[in-house]
Amino acid sequence: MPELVFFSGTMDCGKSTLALQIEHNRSARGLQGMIFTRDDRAGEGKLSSRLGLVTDAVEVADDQDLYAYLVEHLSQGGRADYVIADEAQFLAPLQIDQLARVVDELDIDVFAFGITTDFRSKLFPGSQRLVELADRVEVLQVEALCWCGARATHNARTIGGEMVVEGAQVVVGDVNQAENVGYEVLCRRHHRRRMTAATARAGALSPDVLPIASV
Ligand SMILES: Nc1ncnc2c1ncn2[C@@H]1O[C@H](COP(=O)(O)OP(=O)(O)O)[C@@H](O)[C@H]1O
Ligand SMILES: Cc1cn([C@H]2C[C@H](O)[C@@H](COP(=O)(O)O)O2)c(=O)[nH]c1=O
Repeated sequence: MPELVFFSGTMDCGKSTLALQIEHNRSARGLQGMIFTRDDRAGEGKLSSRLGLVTDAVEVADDQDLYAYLVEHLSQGGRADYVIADEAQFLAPLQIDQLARVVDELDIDVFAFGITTDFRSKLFPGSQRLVELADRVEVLQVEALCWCGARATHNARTIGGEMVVEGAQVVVGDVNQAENVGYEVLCRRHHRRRMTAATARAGALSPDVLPIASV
């Protein structure tokens, strides 16, 4: 039975790597996939992983109908044995409905990959719709870690290492970007306390918290 599967997690937990592995294993067996993405850091029409692998993909536009695109592709003699949608948090809810329709009416598996919540720990509309519609939501096995060693469950946006809680929902970027706008994955406790690795380090070094030697 074909399925709509949502592989979700924080940033930097291996979602795109898994998407590329699924693509590799299936194409190695002669299957042909349709790969969608949107706003990948590597540029337009790319699905890339931090491990260095990259593949071409269809860049999804704002009001593109993904079901109609697949139907058109198939009716022109193209093949699509499965669909991969990376950066699925950036898709519109309607486009997630179209992916569900691909599963139900075209009998094609759809594997969607994306972060669930934004830097304010609010659901992306596309991810919300995926949680509502997916046959399965899978959490990735490899844990991304907070600086404290706990499992990272939240995404923080940082400027110069300082966490910010206001701004546009979508700002394409990467982890380990200390100087400019960047991202850092944190456990809930440290996300709530707005404590990034840099602020924790600064706190530890602050004279206020150093033991005072008695004279
Ligand atoms: N130099 C490295 N050596 C080994 N693994 C790495 C290296 N750089 C990144 N990774 C792995 O790649 C993961 C990020 O993969 P990626 O697919 O880009 O994540 P996502 O799509 O979830 O943001 C990291 O969690 C880590 O496990
Ligand atoms: C938290 C958060 C992230 N983004 C952007 C930053 C990246 O371009 C992608 C996530 O990509 P990854 O492959 O999962 O690392 O999303 C954003 O626009 N807004 C946010 O709040």
